[in-house]
This record gives sequence, C-alpha cells and structure tokens, in this order.
Amino acid sequence: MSSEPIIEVQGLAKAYQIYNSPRDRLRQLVALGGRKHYREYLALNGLSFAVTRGETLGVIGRNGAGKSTLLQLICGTLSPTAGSIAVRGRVAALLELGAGFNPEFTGRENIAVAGALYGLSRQQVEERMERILSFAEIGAFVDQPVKTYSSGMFVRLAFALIAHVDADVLVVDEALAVGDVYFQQKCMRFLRRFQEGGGTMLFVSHDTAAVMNLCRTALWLRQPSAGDYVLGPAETVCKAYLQDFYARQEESLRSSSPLDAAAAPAKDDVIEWLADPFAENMVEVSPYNHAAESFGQGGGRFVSAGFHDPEGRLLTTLRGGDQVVLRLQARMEQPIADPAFGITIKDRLGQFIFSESTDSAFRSSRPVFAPGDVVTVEFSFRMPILLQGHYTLDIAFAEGLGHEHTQHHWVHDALVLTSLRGRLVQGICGLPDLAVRLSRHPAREEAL
Ligand SMILES: Nc1ncnc2c1ncn2[C@@H]1O[C@H](COP(=O)(O)OP(=O)(O)OP(=O)(O)O)[C@@H](O)[C@H]1O
Repeated sequence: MSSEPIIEVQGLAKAYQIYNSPRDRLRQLVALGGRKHYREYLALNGLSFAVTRGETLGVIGRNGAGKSTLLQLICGTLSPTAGSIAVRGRVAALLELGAGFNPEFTGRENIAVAGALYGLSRQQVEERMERILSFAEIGAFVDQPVKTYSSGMFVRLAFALIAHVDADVLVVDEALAVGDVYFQQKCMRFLRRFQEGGGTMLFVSHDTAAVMNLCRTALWLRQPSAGDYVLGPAETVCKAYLQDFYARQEESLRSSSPLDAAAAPAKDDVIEWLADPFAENMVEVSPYNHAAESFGQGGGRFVSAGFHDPEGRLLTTLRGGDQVVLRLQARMEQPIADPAFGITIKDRLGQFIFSESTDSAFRSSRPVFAPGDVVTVEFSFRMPILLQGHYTLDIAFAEGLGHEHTQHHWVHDALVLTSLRGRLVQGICGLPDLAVRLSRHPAREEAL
C-alpha cells in the first residue's frame, strides 16, 4: 500500500438554494439585478481530507448530514460551490445502480455503452462481456431491452459492470441493501476482494458496526454546515458518534418524560428473569440452494444441506438457543483421503459469525472415501442468538490436513437464515440460556 493520496479534498463547500415556494423559483429564473429569491443552505462547509491508495474511509453522520452530497461531489455528479476535489484514478459508484442505463437498449448494449463511459476500450468491453453477463446471472434476458427486467436483474447487471471496470476508487452507499440476500453476499465478496487487491473505497453507512468492520479510518460529518468534522481511526470516530447519538437520545427522553428516580418503588429484593417466550429468537431456514455459487476441484460435491432437530426432523424454522443438527451430504467423484468438511455462518456484511470444521475430529480416525460414496456429516450444536436480519451458511468440502488442503466444493450461501425477531439489539450474536438475577440489600431501617 502506498501513501500517495488518491482522493484529496480541500476546503470543500456545497450550498443548496432553498426556495420558500415554487413561485420564488420562477421569480429567480427571471430575476434581474442579482436579486435573490432563495436562501442558501450550506450542506458542507470547509471540508478537507485525503484518502491514500488502498485505504477504505467510512463516512458517517445523521440523516441529512451531507453524506450523499459528499459522494456525489466525489463522483462528479454534483459540482462544489467552493474548494477542490482531486481523484487520481477511475471512480465507480455503487450508488444508484443502473441509473445511466437506457431502458430501450438490451443488457448487452447497455454494458457496451456504459463500459465505454467507464473508460474501457471496445476490445476490453468485448473481452469482458461474457464474464459480465454471467456474473449478472440474467440468462437469456441479456438480449432483451432492460425495461423488461425485474428490479433484481437490473441491479445485478449494473453491479456486474461495476465489478469489471477496474475501478481505482469505489464509492459505496447503503445501496448494498438492494437485491436479494444472495446478491448482497456477492456484493460483499466483491468489496472484500477489491480491498484485498489494494482498491480504495469510500463507504457510507448509518451502521457503525459495518464501518468498524470494513474501514480503518472514518470521517464523521458532525455539523458540516459549521465546518465541524471528526476524522480518525474508525473505532475512535464510531465510538464518539455513538456517544453523541445516545447523549441526544437521552436529552430528548428527559425533555419528553421526566422520571422521578427517587419515587420509583423497589418492590422485590430479588428479581429473577429467564429469557421469556416473547423474547425468543425465531429464525427461518431456506431450503438448500442447489444453484448457489460455488467453486472447487469437484472431487466430491454437496447434494444437500439442512438443519434438523435432535430427532432428525428437517427444520424450516428454529429458535436461537435450540439444540440443532446441521446435516451435510456429499457424493464422492474420486478417491478422497483426509476429507474435511467446514461450515461458516456469515452476517449481511459477509462477516464470519462462526466457523467450524471436522479437521480436529477426523485427525485421528483419518477416513477414506471411494468414488460413488454418499457421505453424511452432522454438526450438532446449540444455535446462537442472532440479531434480526439475513444470515447465510457457506459449506465446504476439502481434502488434506490443516492449511495443506485442496478445496473440492465450497458453496457460498447454501442456506439462508432469516432471523425474524429476538431480544438482541446489538453485538454479533447473543448468549443462549441467558438468565439474569438481581439482589437488593435494603438499607437498615432507623430505630423508631
Ligand atoms: N437538491 C437539494 N436542494 C436543497 N437542499 C438539499 C438538496 N439535496 C440535499 N439537500 C439538503 O442538504 C443536506 C444534506 O443532504 P444529504 O442528502 O447529502 O444528506 P445525507 O447525510 O446523505 O442524508 P441521509 O442520511 O438522510 O441520506 C440536507 O439537509 C438536505 O435536505
């Protein structure tokens, strides 16, 4: 990673014109003598920062703090009122995916036109066309006008293009929330590969956990109109942002419902609480996705995967904290010595929540499989409590011990777990069998 700044922002300001009525807007159009029929609102004021090549900068701020304005200025879709922006390289934006597509053109034609706008030569577009189209997974629709596409197909095509334009800088908004869970995971895999390959990224999110996970540094647009920004290590900036967020929340709570702490009655000396049924974490489980993206040498291939209860019944719904059995089945295509199975549950950011493998379990027994064998492996465990949202399960079948192994079949997002509700509001996962106990030792009563 070099320390050369790839993005340099100096004294940036952006003023919007605010009209009190449509009539004022018309008046302004015909105004003479420099009379103003609008107020100016400074969305950004005197912002300076630099991003070095290979760095990912997180941008956080409350609603209306100016995050989209900043991204659009960097992409060149807005021009600054003052200050300068220098970007040394090709910028691609995961903002309004597909905004530039012509609805009358086919997928193939749109890729050719948009690819050229991103600076690809005709030959490069031709060479990459099939890869882009297969990445987009839109099948025979590639030769249909994009106006006939579903919203998912449209977004996939636009994303496939972005993933193949060799961008130096990626500008990413919470656009990642678009598309289905498979598409989101594909996005995250691409972003992580882009980072590992030395790409530079600007990542805007309301989610501080996402920023801390993906970014080394962060910029908080605290009060941009007053030129108030915080720039520093992602963790420090996110902590300060959260502290401010809670301080504001407390303030608004205090002003809306004054609480007289002294008058609060303490009825019981001991309170015991066991996670109640209404706080149960319900998780839906999808069927095994036979068409899921995968890679590997193919010496053995998965044929099924599913969660079961301890009695062996296939589950379509389970609860965080339940004892479950994750059963995987694979058919062998060639002789296999030292097989290994692995599982990983990932959150929406593609972050590994937990991973397990048979590596230690098989180390002493060292099983051997023959071609045609159908092998079943079962992982039994207590399901962790999950936050609300989508999770996916990757499964892998490999050959070899420890780090020395050949991957035969790694299936991305083989199952989707949808956590519908639960008591958990933050963290990565929660504790099964949580119990809470409070004891109070009353103050000694004064002798009468
Ligand atoms: N075209 C516009 N005309 C007038 N004001 C605008 C315009 N676009 C944005 N603003 C104002 O500028 C400020 C910054 O808006 P911006 O959309 O950049 O914030 P944001 O941080 O992206 O917000 P959010 O998190 O809600 O998407 C807001 O107060 C917004 O109302």
